[in-house]
Amino acid sequence: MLMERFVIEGGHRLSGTISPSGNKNAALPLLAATLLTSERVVLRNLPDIGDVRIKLALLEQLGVLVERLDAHTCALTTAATPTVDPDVALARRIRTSPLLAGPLLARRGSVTLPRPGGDVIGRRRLDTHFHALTALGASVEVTPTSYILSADRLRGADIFLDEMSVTGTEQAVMAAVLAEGHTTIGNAASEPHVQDLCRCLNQMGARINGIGTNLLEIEGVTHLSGTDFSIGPDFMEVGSLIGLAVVTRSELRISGARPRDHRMSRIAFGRLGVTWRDEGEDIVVPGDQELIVNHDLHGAIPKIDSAPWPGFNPDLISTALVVATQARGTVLIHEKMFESRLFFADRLIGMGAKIVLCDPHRAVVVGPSQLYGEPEGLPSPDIRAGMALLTAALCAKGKSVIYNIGQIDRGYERIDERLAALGAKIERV
Ligand SMILES: CC(=O)N[C@H]1[C@@H](OP(=O)(O)OP(=O)(O)OC[C@H]2O[C@@H](n3ccc(=O)[nH]c3=O)[C@H](O)[C@@H]2O)O[C@H](CO)[C@@H](O)[C@@H]1O
Ligand SMILES: C=C(OP(=O)(O)O)C(=O)O
Repeated sequence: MLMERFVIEGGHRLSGTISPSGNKNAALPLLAATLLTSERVVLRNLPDIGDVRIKLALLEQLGVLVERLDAHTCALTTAATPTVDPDVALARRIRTSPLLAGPLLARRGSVTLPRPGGDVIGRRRLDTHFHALTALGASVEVTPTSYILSADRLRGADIFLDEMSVTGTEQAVMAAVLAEGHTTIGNAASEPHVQDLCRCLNQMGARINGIGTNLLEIEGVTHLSGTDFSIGPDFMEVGSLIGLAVVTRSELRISGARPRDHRMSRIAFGRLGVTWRDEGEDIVVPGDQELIVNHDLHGAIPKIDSAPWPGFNPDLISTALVVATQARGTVLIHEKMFESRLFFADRLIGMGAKIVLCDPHRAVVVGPSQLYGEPEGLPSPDIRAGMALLTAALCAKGKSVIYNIGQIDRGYERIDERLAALGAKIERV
């Protein structure tokens, strides 16, 4: 079967208004959280993307009644306790399948899960998840291909995570809300998606304090109810769109972008001379920005580096790398968290960018460079690098082909149609 590709004619400006989808990384744990109650949970603003479809299929296979109320709203009811384990083939396709562990342990006391999939962007440890579950009373057997978990009952505990893992924190929270007694989660991640999960759980009757901080206090309850929850905008998509606007010199309004989520992105992109203005809940990126790298004091080379929230999100590093190719000056891009995320720099170098990939974590970019299209084809290695290559292709002179676009579709909803509506020359073939 011939896989779909994007064919892009670069060098055209875009204009208009675009709304970000709901946050993928909130939707995926929230779908798992619906297993924590036998009542009906309505999730709104669900992005209609590959990963969400796989997660919904996994839930249906577990016996969850999934009602699709509209393209972005689902009602989920897990009336009876699931009797089967998650399907291995489906669970292997996404990063967040291990998040079924906490809820299934709470609900049925045991679960076996395969090693998950997700982006291949470096080693993706799950140790934090299992340290937390063990602290709450679960026993975990790790085999070369699976995790076998069981717990007679979960008991609250004082947990200090070994790193601020996003999904590790979500796992600990979902296991703790129904555990007996009090749980403290120190060194917790606090990204907007972690906050959304906690807020939704509180709407369901959980008692989580410290949302948005690195110290979560949870008082276990015996029962969670149904609820109706709307997922927040995807700040990673908003960051990608900001990058896309500036490198195509386009004025774009990103509506409902929730500017308060972009304070660190403003600092990081600001080092490349990027600006935007906030208008209520919208972000307006002006056209024709002159991108000049802002030196550190004494003319030192500035850096853009990733860190757990509220640091600069690693999912935006790929976009920052492309934007840096268009800014006058020298900058260091330092992806501190994942070790394979910068390898797509080779493709940008092939398109004309001046980048020295110093090691798997660091790239020095000297800009600006005229980028040229790559008609022979650019493979999309992961969600964000795929979107970054698409961004580079829209900025470049001439035609580019991007293949393996299932990666992009995993995280960005109908991105071709939505960008074409803004004037981008992009076709799915
Ligand atoms: C489904 C989902 O939500 N996926 C996101 C989630 O993945 P995920 O939850 O898998 O990522 P983690 O937060 O566990 O860790 C990401 C990487 O950063 C490293 N690390 C993490 C914390 C820390 O304090 N120091 C450190 O170096 C880890 O070792 C790992 O290599 O969070 C990542 C980090 O924001 C994002 O890129 C992913 O898009
Ligand atoms: C790494 C990402 O996704 P996942 O964790 O689902 O692989 C991402 O969203 O950039």
